[in-house]
Amino acid sequence: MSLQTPLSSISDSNTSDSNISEKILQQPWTKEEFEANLRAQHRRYHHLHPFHQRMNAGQLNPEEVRRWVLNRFYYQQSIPLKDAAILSNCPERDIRREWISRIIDHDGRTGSEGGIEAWLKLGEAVGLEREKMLKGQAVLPGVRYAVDAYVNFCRTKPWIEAVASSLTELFGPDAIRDRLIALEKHYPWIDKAGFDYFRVRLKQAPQDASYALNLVLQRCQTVEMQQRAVEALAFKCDLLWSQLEAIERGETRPIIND
Ligand SMILES: O=C(O)c1cc(C(=O)O)c2c(n1)C(=O)C(=O)c1cc(C(=O)O)[nH]c1-2
Repeated sequence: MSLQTPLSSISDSNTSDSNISEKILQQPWTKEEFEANLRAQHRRYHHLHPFHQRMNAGQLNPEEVRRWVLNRFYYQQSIPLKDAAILSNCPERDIRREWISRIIDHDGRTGSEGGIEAWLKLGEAVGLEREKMLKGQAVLPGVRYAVDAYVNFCRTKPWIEAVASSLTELFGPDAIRDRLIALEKHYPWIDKAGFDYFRVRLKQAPQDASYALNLVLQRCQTVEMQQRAVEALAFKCDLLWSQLEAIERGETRPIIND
């Protein structure tokens, strides 16, 4: 099924009578069509990026693996910030009660240290220093811009659109499963204890994705809202893609000794 009229053609249109009646007449997608349009964004997902494909084929050298882990840490650290932004924009207590668990999944609690700590362990397993990751000075500008755009999106857009942007997690588990197999097979120099992050994510992501999908399907009742949800997901796919573009290219800035 193809996507119906893109949102831009509605919002950019002038206000002639025919355009207005066209807008009024446009029926919302059925739940099934809406879900199919969301899931169709899989074709933009970052599992198709050449850098991930080379990773899965065992073709990355240790420096490239370290560059990926160090830069992706900036994404990992930013996830609780964007989830806190969603919480702060959502006036519904029931939803906040569910959503808050995402922050705890990443930030952890005493005795259950969470995803950020697990990613730091992955960093140590590939030979990165914890302090260097936490300082974040080596994060590439393209990665910083892409990830900050996600946090900013979730701060400034209606909360349901921010929820829709999290739906890349529908596609995440398959990609993470393939990556885990590839890392264990092709990168024997990495201590396997470092891969715990991915194992935990394989349990959390399907639950997160299912909750967010049902919410988006239920709350986006007009065609405009449905289209904005699909656009939010496309935006998120572009951000993940841009992140990998920057990581693949690597450091190109001049060396500044200050
Ligand atoms: O490794 C990946 O490919 C990958 C992708 C994504 C994603 O699709 O956004 C997430 C994660 N990992 C992840 O670990 C994670 O915690 C996560 C949270 C979110 C989100 O948008 O709320 N996406 C992702």
